[in-house]
Parts: sequence; C-alpha cells; structure tokens
Amino acid sequence: MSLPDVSITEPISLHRTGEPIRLTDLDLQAAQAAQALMISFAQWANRNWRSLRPVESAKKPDALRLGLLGASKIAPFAAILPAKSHPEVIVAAVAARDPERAQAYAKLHGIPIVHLSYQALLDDSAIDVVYVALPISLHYEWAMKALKAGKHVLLEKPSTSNASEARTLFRNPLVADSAETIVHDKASLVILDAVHVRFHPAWQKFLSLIDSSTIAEAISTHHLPKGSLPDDDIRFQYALSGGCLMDFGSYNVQTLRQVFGAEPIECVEANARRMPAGLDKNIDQAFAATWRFPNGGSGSIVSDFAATGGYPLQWLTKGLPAFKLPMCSVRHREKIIQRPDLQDMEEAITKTVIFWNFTFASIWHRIDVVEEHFLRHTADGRIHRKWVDKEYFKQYKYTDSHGDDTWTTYRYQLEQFVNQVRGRRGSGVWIDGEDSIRQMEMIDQAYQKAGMLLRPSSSYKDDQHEGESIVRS
Ligand SMILES: NC(=O)C1=CN([C@@H]2O[C@H](COP(=O)(O)OP(=O)(O)OC[C@H]3O[C@@H](n4cnc5c(N)ncnc54)[C@H](OP(=O)(O)O)[C@@H]3O)[C@@H](O)[C@H]2O)C=CC1
Ligand SMILES: O=C1OC[C@@H](O)[C@H](O)[C@H]1O
Repeated sequence: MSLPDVSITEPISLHRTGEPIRLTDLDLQAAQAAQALMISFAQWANRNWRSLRPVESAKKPDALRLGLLGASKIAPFAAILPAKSHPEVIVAAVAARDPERAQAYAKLHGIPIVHLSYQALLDDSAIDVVYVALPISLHYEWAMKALKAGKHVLLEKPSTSNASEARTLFRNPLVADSAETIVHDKASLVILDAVHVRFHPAWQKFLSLIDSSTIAEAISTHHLPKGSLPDDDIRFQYALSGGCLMDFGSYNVQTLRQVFGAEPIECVEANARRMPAGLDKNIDQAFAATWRFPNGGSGSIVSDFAATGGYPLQWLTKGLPAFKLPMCSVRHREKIIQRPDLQDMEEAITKTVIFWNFTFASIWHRIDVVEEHFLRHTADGRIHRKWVDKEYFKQYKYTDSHGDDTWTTYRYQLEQFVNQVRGRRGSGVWIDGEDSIRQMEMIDQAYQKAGMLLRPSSSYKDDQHEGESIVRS
C-alpha cells in the first residue's frame, strides 16, 4: 500500500461540518506518520498471525518422519509449527519421561505416536529424524544415541555442555564430515546445532552490511526481564548445564563469531553475576565478556536473565524488570576519503550497523545503518562540517524463491536441515560441526576467564565409537 502524495508546502484548508480546518505542513506530516504506523502495525499483525497459523502442506510420500525427544516447551515453535508447512516433514512421534504428559502433549499437537521412553523412540525404525530439545546436559548423550540408531539429529542450542563433548560428537565417524558444508555424503548422518537465527534472511542481510576486516568494536546483548523464569528452571541448574552464558549468551557469542567471521584470539575479560543466595551458585544469572579478534577489534557480550532498571528516577525504579530487545551493534573503523573537490579537506566516515531483535527477527526486526561523516581540515583535523546518514532495512524473505515472509527463524532452519539431508543447497546457509565446536570453545573460554566451572561433561560413554573421533587442530 502506498501513501498518498502530500508534499504540500502551503497550508491548505478542509471543510468539515461547515467549519474550516487549517492543515499545516506539520499536521500533514503527523497524519502521514500515523498512517505509516498503522499500515506497518497492520502488516506486522497480519504477518505474525499467518506465521502462527501456517497453511498445512500436503506431505510427499518420502517425507522425513520426525520424533521429538521430550515434551518440551520449545518444540511447538521450533519443530511442530514449522513442520506443518513443510511438505517433506511429518512430526510422527513424541517421547516423554511421563507417559501421561506425553499423551496429553501428543493430543494437543496432533502427534500420532507416543513412545514410553526416549530410547523407544530411537528404536522406532519408522523415525528418520530426532529433535533433541532436552536440558543441555542431556544433549550429548541423546544426540549420540540418536546417531547410533541411524537418525539425523536436529539438536537444540547450545549443542553440548562444553567443547570437549562437542569435539567427540561432531567428529564422530557416523556424521557427515563436519568440515564439509552443504551436500553431505548420503551414507552419513546430518546433525545440526539449531542456531535458528542464522538461517533467517535478516541475519544474512545484516552480515552483508558488515565489513568484518574493519570492525573496531562489536557488542551483542540479550536481556530477559527479572522474574520471567522460575527458580527451578532448567537454565538455573548446574547439573543440567544451565547458565545465562549457555543460553542467551550463546546467541551473543554466535553473533560475535559471525560478524567478525573469525574466532577470537583471547577472552580478555569476563564477569558473571551468580544466582542469588540459596540458589545454585555455579550458575551465572548474568554474564558479560570481551574478546579480542584477529583484526584487532574487540567483541563484547552482555546477557542477563534477570534484567532490571534503565528507567528515569533510578532511586525508585532501579529494581523494576527491564524490557530490552536483543541487539547487536557493530562499529567499523574510521574510513578516510580524500576530497580533491574540497581543498585541504578529507572526509572521515564511521559506519555502525545495528540489528534490533536479532534472535526473534521473524516477529519483528530492524537493521539500522548509521554513517557519521566528518569533513575536516587535513592540516589540523578541525571539523568543518559533520552530518549523519541513516538507512533502515528489514528482510523477512530471501530475494529469490527461498521462503516466505511468514516463515519464522525455525521454519527457515527446518528448510535448510531438510535440504542438507536431501543433498540440496537451498539458501546455502549451514552450520557445520567444526563451527559448532568453535562455538563451545568460545563459551568455555569465557567461563574459564570468569573463574567459573565449565559445564559438566555427560557420564554417558559411547562404547562403540570412543577413541575413534577424528583429531583436527
Ligand atoms: N531455539 C530456541 O529458540 C530455544 C531453544 N531452547 C533449548 O531447548 C532445550 C529445551 O528447552 P525448553 O523447551 O525451554 O525446556 P523444557 O523446560 O520444556 O524442558 C525440555 C524437556 O526436557 C526434559 N527433561 C529431561 N530431563 C529433565 C530434567 N532432569 N529436568 C527437567 N526437564 C528434563 C523434559 O522432558 P519430558 O517431557 O520427557 O519430561 C522437558 O520436556 C534447551 O536445550 C534450550 O537451550 C529453549 C528455548 C528456546
Ligand atoms: O534459545 C532461547 O531463545 C529464547 C529464549 O527465551 C530462551 O530462554 C532460550 O533458551
């Protein structure tokens, strides 16, 4: 829908009920802004409504049959809903520790088969793919067991409890060569560390606006208002490999690795705010860290499960829950342009790219590109003139045929997962095993720097493949 042309410089008058109303330029601009806001709200509501109610697609005869390990909270968003519109995926079974809960979950989500244990689901030869959405401490064990049972694995993030587990899991001979991206050997199995944000077109757009080699500073933040999670949540239990860095922080770590397009040289600073008295002190309720990257730039994260403050009248409001969008801001080094058209002057440009709501980009996001320009005298650096150019981007679908503006990050992820299993390229986005290992290495580095324990390794021993993992540097 396009806006009417209201570029009128002279005030105009309208007549309603006989009374003349003077409309100035300012009034028209306000009306135009209000109209634009209403249109974008209507578009937003419409897109999200359709996103939550995808049209069920007819399933192909060779559709992959997916089984859910655990009647988890996230599966409806990350697997069940996305599968509805995917012609090659059927959510065929669920297994939960409590059979009654599993039955109720299956009924609610229209899942035909209920298995009485996780192992029973893996033993079901009619299941091709397993979605592991269990506490992090169980990821390694059940992903490994699923691979051994011959299933492809969609594994919730973060992939494992620590880097050591990640190395054993992703370098397992059962999985497609972890250093290979796209189009695996059909005899091997696909495993994906489900970092859904990376599959969304907005994420790819964001990366395309960044020049990794010239980043001076990047910061990625993720906050949850205080009081959002109960004290007994899986994220607050060390034995279940919980922690803010493992959860929200893992998105922040991903963003730094992605924007720099490189692994950090070292973690220079890391601080945790541990859980309050009486709760698990090995758990970070909030985590902040800074790394140095090979281009000399620095990357920082701030993740908080109990964010407060940020309001006026601090003395009164500092304990109130804070609502902040996840965001990633990337500032480039100053770029100098010689200006032969202006004598003895140079133009310095600093470009900052900010991605608002990067984790839930499919609900709403905005990417700001802000360029600060300084026209200054070359002799003494005096500023002659300065100005700011701003551009905003949104990208809910790829520019080619990959996807639809109603697809969530999880739907884009499922598309690529299936493409990988089928040996198709699709959008070209993939996360290989080495990438997932590096991710866990960066998380481990930060826990070590903060003087905290690494999350505990699973006691599960993979007898068949132990010691067979490929050693790569
Ligand atoms: N990609 C994303 O956007 C998100 C990813 N996640 C990830 O997904 C995973 C699951 O998270 P979420 O759905 O929020 O978690 P839930 O609290 O719903 O737990 C998931 C399942 O874990 C099972 N479980 C097994 N052992 C235990 C135990 N000892 N204590 C508690 N639960 C147990 C339960 O299965 P059962 O039904 O058998 O009892 C439960 O259904 C985590 O790895 C998390 O990091 C979470 C949220 C968002
Ligand atoms: O992965 C996640 O994304 C959404 C969050 O709300 C959740 O805690 C986290 O596990």
